[in-house]
Amino acid sequence: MGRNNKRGGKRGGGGRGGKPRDDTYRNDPIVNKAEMVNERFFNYYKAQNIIPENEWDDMLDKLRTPLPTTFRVAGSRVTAQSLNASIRDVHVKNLANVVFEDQPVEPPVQIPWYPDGLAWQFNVPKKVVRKSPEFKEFHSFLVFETEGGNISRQEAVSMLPPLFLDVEPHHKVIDMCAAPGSKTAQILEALHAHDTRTSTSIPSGMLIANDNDHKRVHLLIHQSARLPSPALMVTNLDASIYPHMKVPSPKNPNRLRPLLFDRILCDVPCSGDGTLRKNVGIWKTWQPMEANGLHSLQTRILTRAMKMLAPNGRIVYSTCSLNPVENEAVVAAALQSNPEFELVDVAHRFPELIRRPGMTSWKPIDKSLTVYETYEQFVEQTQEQHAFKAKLTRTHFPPDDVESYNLPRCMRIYPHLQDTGGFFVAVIERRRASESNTEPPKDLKREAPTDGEEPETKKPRLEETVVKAEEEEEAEIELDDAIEVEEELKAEDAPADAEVKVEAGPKPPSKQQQQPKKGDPGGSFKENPYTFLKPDDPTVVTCLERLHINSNFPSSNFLVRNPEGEAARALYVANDLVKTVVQHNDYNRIRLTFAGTKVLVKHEGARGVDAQYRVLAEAVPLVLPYLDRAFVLEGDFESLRIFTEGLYPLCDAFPEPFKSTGTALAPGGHVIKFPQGRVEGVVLPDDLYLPIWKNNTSLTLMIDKKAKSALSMRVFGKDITSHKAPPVGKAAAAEAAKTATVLVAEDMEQQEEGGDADAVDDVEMVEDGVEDQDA
Ligand SMILES: C[S@@+](CC[C@H](N)C(=O)[O-])C[C@H]1O[C@@H](n2cnc3c(N)ncnc32)[C@H](O)[C@@H]1O
Repeated sequence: MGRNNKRGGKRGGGGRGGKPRDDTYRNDPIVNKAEMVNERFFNYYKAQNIIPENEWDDMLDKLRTPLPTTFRVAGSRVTAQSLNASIRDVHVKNLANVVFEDQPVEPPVQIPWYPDGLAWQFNVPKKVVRKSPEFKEFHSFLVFETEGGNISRQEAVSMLPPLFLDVEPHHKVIDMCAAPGSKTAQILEALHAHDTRTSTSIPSGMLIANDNDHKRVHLLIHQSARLPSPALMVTNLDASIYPHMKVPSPKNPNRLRPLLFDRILCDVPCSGDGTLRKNVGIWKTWQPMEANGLHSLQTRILTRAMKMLAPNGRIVYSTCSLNPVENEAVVAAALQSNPEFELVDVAHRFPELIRRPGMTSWKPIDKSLTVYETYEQFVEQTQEQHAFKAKLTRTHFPPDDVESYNLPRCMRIYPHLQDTGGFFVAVIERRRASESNTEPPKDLKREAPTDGEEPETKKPRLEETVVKAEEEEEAEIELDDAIEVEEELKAEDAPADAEVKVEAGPKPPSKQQQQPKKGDPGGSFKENPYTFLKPDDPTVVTCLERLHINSNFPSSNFLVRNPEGEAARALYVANDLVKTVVQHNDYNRIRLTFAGTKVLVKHEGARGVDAQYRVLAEAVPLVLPYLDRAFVLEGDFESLRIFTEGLYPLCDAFPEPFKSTGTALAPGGHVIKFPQGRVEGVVLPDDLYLPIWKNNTSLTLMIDKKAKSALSMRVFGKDITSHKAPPVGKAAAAEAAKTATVLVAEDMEQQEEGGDADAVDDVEMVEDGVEDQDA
């Protein structure tokens, strides 16, 4: 269970947040189709009337059938539409006439409700795609493009919460239960939803991805490296008591105020019975106490999110559970204690998405499988049986004033509606001033304490501000914040004036603080400090100059992660907001696991201090708008082929004019452009920018071998990469081998950053892990 195993979902049998589970139906060691029965499950959901009686068999049929394979093209990439076109023109065509087990197979189709046709469904189970020769090429495509960050293999319903979140590049977003990170990736894409060829590649907003499971946080960090973002921070905290991050007040930068979020995703740990189609173990283990036990944690996470929401902000609450105790009951409980919030009617959004309204009546059951109509009945009947062991509280039941919460505005997705998993989504916002006819909540009614920015008498009282216009909402929130800050600091026993003093920067954790405390989210917390380099730091100056990165690049946002705080192996970049947050919060309270993104890396063995760093392949789109284009090399199809085939081809191996360009090139890191085009069956749908390294006599494409294979598949239609060195002279071979070693070392380093070597060693396993854990 969530609270016990720190993962938030049950393990082995089902639940989200646990280890990947076996999802195979063929030769399944745990469950075969005939065993997909569970009387407790049937009786419980029949008693809830979750669907009309005449749909029950359809739903069960679907629940007993493997999920189709689904994936989406990463939306913010310049390549998204061209990759989508290549799926349509190449893969759909290739799969049009495939016969599998004597049956013709329908090729992949676009998921109708997903924007711009960027999500796909292939009605063949993932395991079959992986193992059957008929689908080998398509499977390789999926694996390589996933590794390259161009597609995300994600279950269809799991794509929904970020869509309803409506993230824009300037938003401050927090994903409260984020690991392993498929929705985090979608949110990041939305933050970066601009064309990096023509505008800045750095969004002004930010995303904090949080999870209380240390290991899963590291898996998330690894996954998010596929979409490197200077707007990303990762924390490892309990979402139900998430501390307020502090930022300088816009009115007075010498004072701190809590960071409020425009968008909050609560994709909470849940019992996960909506994932029965892939987590077949749930058939054996399902029992109602799973959901009953998670209800309180889920409610606390949602309630905490409400405290952190900015005016006009939006929360999306989601689970992959069918159980109203984890869904409508949680939403109703949170709305009841926070009446300034309401459910938003999103019925008009994504009209092709078939959904059912949220429920307004349900009947919880306890361990004895007794169905209770009301809380009072439960208390009465269980008084003599140690009721508290049964763990049902009043909020497990529909509230008396259930009609006032608009619960039908919640969305229920059932497997048989459009061949998906089961899912629940609710969109919550603050009531608009004009609609607000409720009493302000108790805590807002209190006199607001002085925050030092203006005299108490001048401050609007909160009751009054509820009905005022938008600019006044800002004031309301500041008062609200002041209350929160005060409460937090009191709780921390801080001196009364501590809240308003801007700290010089984050304090590194003391040894004692690094020790895990009782109740900590797990794992030890031994992160290196985050140190921003000065823009005139000699390494920064040399790098920018040598790599021809112009002065618009935020050179004061370079960040290093080592105890000495010096430029070493890697330079990270954060955007202004992330920098501000990092600098004004302190590691004693906040387990900050990652911030910004790695952009420049030191090329070990490089000659001369002025040629030591190069742009990391993944960071090229980020740096591109700031590169002096006069220094971007231009390649052609033939040179791309030579780069792709060989490990470190000699300059002489390239045809002219690239041969001369390469030979004349100064040793060190460079960026090369391969212009879009089509030659003799070779297709480059978009301009391609890649980093290369020049040794004395050879050139190397600085991308890892999986990315190189993906590139090869995409451009040349097959994997033409070779890992063998060409026959060259001794000295050149030794020199070039150094570069190859660097690439291998970097592959390994990236894996270490992921913190989960097993997961990274096997691409398939990582993906499968993500899919399995995700709804
Ligand atoms: C359903 S999964 C999240 C899936 C994720 N949003 C995605 O799309 O990849 C729920 C997550 O909640 C985390 N979790 C459980 N209890 C938590 C808590 N108290 N605070 C923060 N995260 C928690 C689990 O570790 C798990 O990773």
